[in-house]
Amino acid sequence: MKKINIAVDGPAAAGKSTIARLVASELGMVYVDTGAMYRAITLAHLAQPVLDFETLVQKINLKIVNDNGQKIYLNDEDVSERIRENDVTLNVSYVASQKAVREKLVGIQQELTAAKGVVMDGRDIGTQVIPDAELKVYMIASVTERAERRLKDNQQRGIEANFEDLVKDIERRDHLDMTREISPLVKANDAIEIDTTGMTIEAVKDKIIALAREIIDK
Ligand SMILES: Nc1ncnc2c1ncn2[C@@H]1O[C@H](COP(=O)(O)OP(=O)(O)O)[C@@H](O)[C@H]1O
Ligand SMILES: Nc1ccn([C@@H]2O[C@H](COP(=O)(O)OP(=O)(O)O)[C@@H](O)[C@H]2O)c(=O)n1
Repeated sequence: MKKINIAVDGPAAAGKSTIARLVASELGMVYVDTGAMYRAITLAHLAQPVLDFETLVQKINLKIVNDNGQKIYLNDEDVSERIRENDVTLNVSYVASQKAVREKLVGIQQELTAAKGVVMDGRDIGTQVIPDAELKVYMIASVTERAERRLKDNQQRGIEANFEDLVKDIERRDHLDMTREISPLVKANDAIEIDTTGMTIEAVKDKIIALAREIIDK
């Protein structure tokens, strides 16, 4: 069986992590959520805002444990839940636009994908991190559907949220991510776009599994 990498990119709350985790589990691959890494560095920045980003990324210790899902540790503390809170979400696109931050994380992500067998989701995976990925998916959905999905997510996590603020945050973050200077969010030329608006999780997962199997079984 051929060993492949799958890159999943797209705007905020399109369902990338949910689908990438399920696809990895079904295909016996490793799942990596790169957004969590940018969120963890944002948390470190909020704790020490005076540090320049180059110093900050040298000082911190980031550990990712992948085991059907992902846990992320910042200086040995499990921050997997903490990084979903609003203060991190509000600042993450700014932190992710910093050169020192991107260089550090893209390096880690390329090490993780070097041996293949990884489903990785983010914003620049198909364009920068694994441009030679065997399968690239660009996942989108309407802003209102994405805000509704994130509202449910946040309610389940006990994070305060309302629909209007979520629409605004998603639009603001998408704009920042798509217009930043370094590695902006853009669909790779060879990515397959899937509009998940109105689709069930199962249907999106099955579609990607079918695309992956075509490549694996070739
Ligand atoms: N068709 C669908 N595809 C993906 N996620 C969906 C779908 N329908 C509902 N959801 C829900 O939407 C949310 C998407 O969040 P997430 O996977 O974190 O998105 P992203 O990683 O793109 O930010 C999850 O709570 C998921 O259960
Ligand atoms: N590969 C990546 C992944 C995330 N990011 C940044 O990290 C932020 C959070 O990513 P995420 O995947 O957790 O975002 P959600 O859509 O899940 O809220 C994004 O808005 C981007 O600013 C990035 O720049 N590059």
